[in-house]
Amino acid sequence: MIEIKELTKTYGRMDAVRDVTFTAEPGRVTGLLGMNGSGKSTTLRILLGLTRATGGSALINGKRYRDLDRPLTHVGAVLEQGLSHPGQSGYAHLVTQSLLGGVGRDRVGALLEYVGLEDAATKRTGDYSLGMRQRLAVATALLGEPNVLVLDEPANGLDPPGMAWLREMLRAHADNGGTVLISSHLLAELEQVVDDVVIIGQGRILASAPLAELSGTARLRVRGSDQTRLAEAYEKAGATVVPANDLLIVSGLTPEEAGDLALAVQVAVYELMAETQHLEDVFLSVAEGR
Ligand SMILES: Nc1ncnc2c1ncn2[C@@H]1O[C@H](COP(=O)(O)OP(=O)(O)OP(=O)(O)O)[C@@H](O)[C@H]1O
Repeated sequence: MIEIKELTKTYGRMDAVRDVTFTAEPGRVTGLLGMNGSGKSTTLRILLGLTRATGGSALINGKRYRDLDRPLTHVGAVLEQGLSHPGQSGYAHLVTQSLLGGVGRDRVGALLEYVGLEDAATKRTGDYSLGMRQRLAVATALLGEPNVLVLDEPANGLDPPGMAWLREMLRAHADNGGTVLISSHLLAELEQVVDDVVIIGQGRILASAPLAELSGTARLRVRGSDQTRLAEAYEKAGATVVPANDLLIVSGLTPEEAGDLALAVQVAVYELMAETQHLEDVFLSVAEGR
């Protein structure tokens, strides 16, 4: 569980983040979205004890990072810059990190396999591609079997199979009861994995809600055998109906309600489409609306 409360960080007279409050719950993947310079990295760096807050709190499993006993067993982090020594092999890097973190090195082999680096285990990390470095960073984050994962732009440099692998890994972690907080500007990618969305702009929270709630079913497009009868039935049920060519644009009904009402007035439905908003649209409308 991650709890960020009234977090503020000022640099001189500039607010990098101001009164940021949100939680990332166990069993869910929470996406932190924001444009460049909106305060995502600052929030994550404070959470991970790398930057000191000016005010407020950022807690992992109820504690500040620096108060955690063996932090690697609570939280694993993937930050923007990889932190491996270029002359070290992936295997040596993971062994070093497990020793530094006070966690057993017995998982190193299995983790290299899990992230798909078993064939590159003895290769210098300096010769790794960006995607391989990201995979190594994920393996490092998982060393202490933490229940909380924090990832800052982890999809950078990953190819499509790498992205799919990352999504599956994050989903599995959350489905096993873990907490995942991931920042990204790759909205289409994020949309496929997040349950909850936190949108940050100029250091302030602009929106925070489950993805399903934010993207909601905005409108339905319906075509039936008798549009007039259908429109009357929908309006009687409290919906707003606007005819557009051979379609009815309907707001205020679920697809199930629209189908059931059509059945009740004996109108055959030829087309019924729910228009959901993509995360990108949600993000733009929230970011521009303030
Ligand atoms: N050490 C620092 N000194 C001064 N200003 C800083 C420092 N770190 C961050 N900032 C400023 O704080 C604001 C938020 O930066 P932050 O890196 O958190 O944004 P971000 O959302 O992570 O951006 P990006 O997507 O580009 O990584 C920016 O205006 C940035 O210039």
